[in-house]
Amino acid sequence: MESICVLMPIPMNAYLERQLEKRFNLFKLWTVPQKAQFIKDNADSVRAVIGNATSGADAELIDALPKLEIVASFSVGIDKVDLKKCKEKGIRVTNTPDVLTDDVADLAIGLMLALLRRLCESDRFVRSGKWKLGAYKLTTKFSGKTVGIIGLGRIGQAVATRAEAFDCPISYYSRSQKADVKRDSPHRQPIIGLGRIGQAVATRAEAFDCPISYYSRSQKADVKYKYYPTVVELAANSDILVVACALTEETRHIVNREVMDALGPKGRGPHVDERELVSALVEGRLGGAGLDVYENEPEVPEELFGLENVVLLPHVGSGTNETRQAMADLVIGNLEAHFLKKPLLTPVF
Ligand SMILES: O=CC(=O)O
Repeated sequence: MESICVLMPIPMNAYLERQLEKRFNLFKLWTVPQKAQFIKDNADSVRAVIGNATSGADAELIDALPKLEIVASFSVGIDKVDLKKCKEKGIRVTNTPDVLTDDVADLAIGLMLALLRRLCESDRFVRSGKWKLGAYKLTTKFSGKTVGIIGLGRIGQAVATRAEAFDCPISYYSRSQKADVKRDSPHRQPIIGLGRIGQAVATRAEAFDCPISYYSRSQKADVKYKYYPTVVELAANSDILVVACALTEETRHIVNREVMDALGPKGRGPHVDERELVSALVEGRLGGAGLDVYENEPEVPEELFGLENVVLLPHVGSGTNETRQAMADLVIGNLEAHFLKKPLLTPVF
């Protein structure tokens, strides 16, 4: 396969690059000074493009590469790939679902805790020496808060399982109601020989799939999540709103002004419509926001920088060594399968 030309437009991951270079003729576009000319010169040889959450394959790139057979995205989101054009031209598309679900759900819980318990602000409080002048202010409890999830797919369900361990009632919105949604985590068992706090910690750790050493008999009955047929109703009945759906034309700005107002000043959650989010936060109509994804990355609205009720992460939901390696292996596996004419491992189509 060494002769097969694969185009990577931007740097993504060193391990992925090494593995691609071992198997294919990898073109690292960012290292080339004359990019447009390079694409022109190699238009008849590039057969695969590697995408990610930042860079995909738009109509212009697809049209410029007549021999393109597959776009393999190093991400679960494929909103940067012109899917319609790929379909028209018979170009295969793959992504990296499942392997990143745990990390993204872990981070969603991390954002909720960081926001409500003001972890980042508390850290700044200690570092700045302000603690010496007095105790830090009280924050907001997370356990037991109502969590509303937009999109109960793999990631949404993983967030739900974790939030359940914090005794948060879960509700969700999706295009259609799911039949019998049940928690699918391992049986939750009471802890023997640990005190109340130890039990609470163990329950939470269990929801992150961490093995717990002490447990016994009784088993929690399956729990059904409450379904709301609109995002506004979900928001109106939630303390925290989690956006866990794919970005599509249908879901762009799904969290709009009406939804933010329904969530209200006690509500905290990630967003989609950034301009509305900034106004809602600045005007105090929304209690806070924990963000990992932005409309125009890496640009982040600067009005957010001065707000303490906001936690800002640089799109790192799947950003652990373990998961990025698993994602890279999946990209390679998909490319190999395609060029060996075997079934794709994780096809979008
Ligand atoms: O945003 C990250 C991804 O789509 O994997």
